[in-house]
Amino acid sequence: MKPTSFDGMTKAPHRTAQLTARWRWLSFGVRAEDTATQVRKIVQVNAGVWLLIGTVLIFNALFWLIGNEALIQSGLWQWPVMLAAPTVWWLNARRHLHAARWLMILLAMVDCLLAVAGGQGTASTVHVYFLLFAVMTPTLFAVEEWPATLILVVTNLGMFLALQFGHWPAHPAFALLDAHTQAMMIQSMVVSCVLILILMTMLTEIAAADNENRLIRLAETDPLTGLPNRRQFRQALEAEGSRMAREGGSFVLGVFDLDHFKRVNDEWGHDAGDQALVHIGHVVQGQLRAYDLVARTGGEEFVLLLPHTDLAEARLVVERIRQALEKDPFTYSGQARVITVSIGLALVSDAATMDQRLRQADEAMYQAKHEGRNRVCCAP
Ligand SMILES: Nc1nc2c(ncn2[C@@H]2O[C@H](COP(=O)(O)OP(=O)(O)OP(=O)(O)O)[C@@H](O)[C@H]2O)c(=O)[nH]1
Repeated sequence: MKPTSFDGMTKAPHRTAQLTARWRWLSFGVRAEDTATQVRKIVQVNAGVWLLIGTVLIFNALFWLIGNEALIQSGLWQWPVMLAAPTVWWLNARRHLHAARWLMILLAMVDCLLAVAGGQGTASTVHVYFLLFAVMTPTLFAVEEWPATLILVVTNLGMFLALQFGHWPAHPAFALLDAHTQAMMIQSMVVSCVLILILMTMLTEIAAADNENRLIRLAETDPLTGLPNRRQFRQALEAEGSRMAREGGSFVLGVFDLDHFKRVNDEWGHDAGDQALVHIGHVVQGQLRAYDLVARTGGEEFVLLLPHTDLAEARLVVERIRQALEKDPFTYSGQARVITVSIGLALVSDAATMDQRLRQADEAMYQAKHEGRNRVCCAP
């Protein structure tokens, strides 16, 4: 079996930067301090504007192709709303999020009414869009904004029912359309509503998955170094243990601790100490194979998980780490200082003894400290 790769799980990219990269055209107004739900709703409202503009443009093109006066007129009546729609982006960008949501829905409703009044009447069933708006409203507003949701859902349902049962006559030119084109118009209204609903649902799902991944990353990452934390290390250890129980072989656990780290803090300050920890994490990670794991489990204590490895191979890996640290001094405010580490290793060949071997790797690390630091010791 291919070893698990931990690559890519060790960085904690800034959330807004991540979002902006993915939703460049949908993230107007998103800020780093927003909650996951807020971000999703802002993105949805921004996407709603794109859909409104896109739908009006596509239908206008279709109406001109068909060349019917009633349809062309109803399409033209929608232009002012389409041109006003970017105001929603502007409101979001100015952080008037509540107003932006309201405007988005109201513009969509006015747009639909204009399509009805501008020539289609209820003959094309364009008023089915009011059902779509009723369904979408609860996803745009936060739970605590339920009065707005209630008002808009009831209004949109009411509009649909009123038009469905009240009937609004179409422009006389609509009757000139042959039966086939009239049927196509009705179908295209329903299909476009369903497509928009699918797109909005997918967007919601993608945003929810992004949020979930971000929360998992936060829960499993050390905020200072961006390395996996104790929780992720435990999960990887359990996974490696059960793999070994199934397939045999062995793996190696390592524990390492910075030498005389207190001096860095005392002489250069705590901030320098923090930067030193980041530096060490970076250098160590640069020496590991894709499927090895380094985690920060305590203040200045790190652990290594080296899958599919025996002690001889592990010694080579950690010796490489030790030498890399010697060659790459930590620099702070123009001063350089070599920071070394003491490393303890323990071979695990029986999954049942994993925790005991981890303790023994820790003891081996203390032995390395007692023997003079900047060295590797192996548990018997
Ligand atoms: N800057 C910073 N310092 C930390 C952090 N966690 C632990 N420390 C410091 O790490 C130092 C550990 O000191 P000691 O336990 O005496 O160990 P040491 O000086 O590294 O000496 P040996 O381990 O015996 O080589 C203390 O000064 C802690 O304040 C952290 O997150 N940031």
